[in-house]
Amino acid sequence: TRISVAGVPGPKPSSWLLGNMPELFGGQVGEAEFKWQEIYGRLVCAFSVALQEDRLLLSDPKALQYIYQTSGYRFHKQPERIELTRLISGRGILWADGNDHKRHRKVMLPGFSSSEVKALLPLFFSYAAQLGTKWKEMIGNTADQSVVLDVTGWASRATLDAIGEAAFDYSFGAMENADNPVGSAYSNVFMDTFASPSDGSLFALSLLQYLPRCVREFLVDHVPSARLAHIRHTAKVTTTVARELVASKSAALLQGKGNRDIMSLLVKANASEDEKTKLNEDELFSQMRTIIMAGHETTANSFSWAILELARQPNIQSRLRSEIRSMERILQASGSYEFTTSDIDAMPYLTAVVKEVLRFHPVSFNNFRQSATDDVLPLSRPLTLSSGEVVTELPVPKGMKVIISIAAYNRNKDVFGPDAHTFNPERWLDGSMRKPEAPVGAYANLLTFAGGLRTCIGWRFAVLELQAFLIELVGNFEFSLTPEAMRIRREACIVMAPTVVGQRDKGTQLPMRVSVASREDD
Ligand code: HEM
Repeated sequence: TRISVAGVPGPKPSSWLLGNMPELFGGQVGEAEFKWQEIYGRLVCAFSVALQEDRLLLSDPKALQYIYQTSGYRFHKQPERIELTRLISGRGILWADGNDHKRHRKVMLPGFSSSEVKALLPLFFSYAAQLGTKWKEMIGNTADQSVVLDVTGWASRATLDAIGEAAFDYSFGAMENADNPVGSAYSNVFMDTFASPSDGSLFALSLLQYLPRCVREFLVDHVPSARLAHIRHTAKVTTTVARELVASKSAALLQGKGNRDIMSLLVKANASEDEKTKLNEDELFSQMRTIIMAGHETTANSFSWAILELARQPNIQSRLRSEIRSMERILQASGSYEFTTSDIDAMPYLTAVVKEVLRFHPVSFNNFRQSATDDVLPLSRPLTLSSGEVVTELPVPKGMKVIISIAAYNRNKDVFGPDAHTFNPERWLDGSMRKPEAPVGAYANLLTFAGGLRTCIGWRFAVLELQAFLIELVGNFEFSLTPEAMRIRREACIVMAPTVVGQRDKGTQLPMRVSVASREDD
């Protein structure tokens, strides 16, 4: 039987077999969502998928607050999508639902508290500085004292090493060796697996929901598939590294008392006798894989989008650099050379740029959920159904699948203003923004880190790492566009990554011209 929300406005299916899926999943991030929401209603619309089944596309703050927070776990993750999550990071926190999810979260939360994350600031600066040293060497070897380099590739190596040391006190060696096993296993894995899905793979993914879980798992793990080969290899490599790390460190960590670093928390949970906080061995390795993946691809891509926007608007880049340098001078005058989190909090323009990057380019751009029971979604704005009836609540049947568009939520003109589709850090400083009626997000009223019970556990980590990388690298380098960087696509491959139009075979890349920023004006 088809599950339907007949009457909710939305685009006509473009194909009987695939509905609107090719348009939604084949374009750049946000392309279809922004268009549909402009035409059919900015916050809620319906579209169709395989075999004409309805889906809701949501960015309504009240509905999302209900789904993420008020409903508890009544809007769980979709079964076919959960298989992809299992493939990426195993049966860890991103995969688990209900009480299992509570248990995973309880184990990990202490490692991501404000004080734990603040203590990582020197580590973030040290990896950003290592990146800067490499870039200076490359620039020094050129005749015109500038170099074109792939910002995403370099950022990914630096953030991989940073998460290795921060979470596991372990060096993946990515900065020194581009061919290190974990970095190589991750390189372009999301592009190879998820970018530009063929009609066949979209259809196959939709059919997975009709199969029993054991059959779904078997197919995802074993069906011959060129698309899945890379991600299966990545799973093997990262599980092996996780296993080796646990074998070499757990005895010492178990003896350490009171440690709140992530590796100690996980190892202790594995040894725990308490069912409410125990992780079995498979969950332990999955959790480590989740942290490695979520902890580096996301921030590396966010940093890349920041650099692209700063190169597109050199006035914003110069203003940010001026703020960084004047804070450096204040620190030097007081005899200090290291930024603290209070110094960073006292940098309004940096904060505005970071918020705007996270708003405009949310690297995790949509979430997939499904109602476990018949339910009613509250709405922020009245919705006119095709019958002409106007509703302020939307009944949804059991099993209704929704796509939460994080990208569209962050472009809500009611909240961010009429220029929500423009990159403009000024909006965070001039007091022009309104609060959403029902705040959902953990940071700056953005949905970038999702919300409610499943808010990104690493959001403080991500924001601070991004700030440190921008201070160190924008403070010291000037970034300008190359001809390729003028043709960047927001590639939709689970994590939104930059690719160059016409060079998709090269995978994710952000080729930028980089030179040492002059200090003459200081
Ligand atoms: C800009 C960077 C980041 C963005 C945009 C981001 C975004 C998100 C989003 C949207 C979710 C919800 C996913 C879902 O429910 O399906 C999530 C969950 C998660 N993130 Fe992040 N993330 C970022 C950085 C990080 C970092 C640095 C870490 C760890 C060091 C991390 C660890 C996690 C974990 C463990 C979860 C699962 C939380 C749960 O299900 O309870 N993330 N993230």
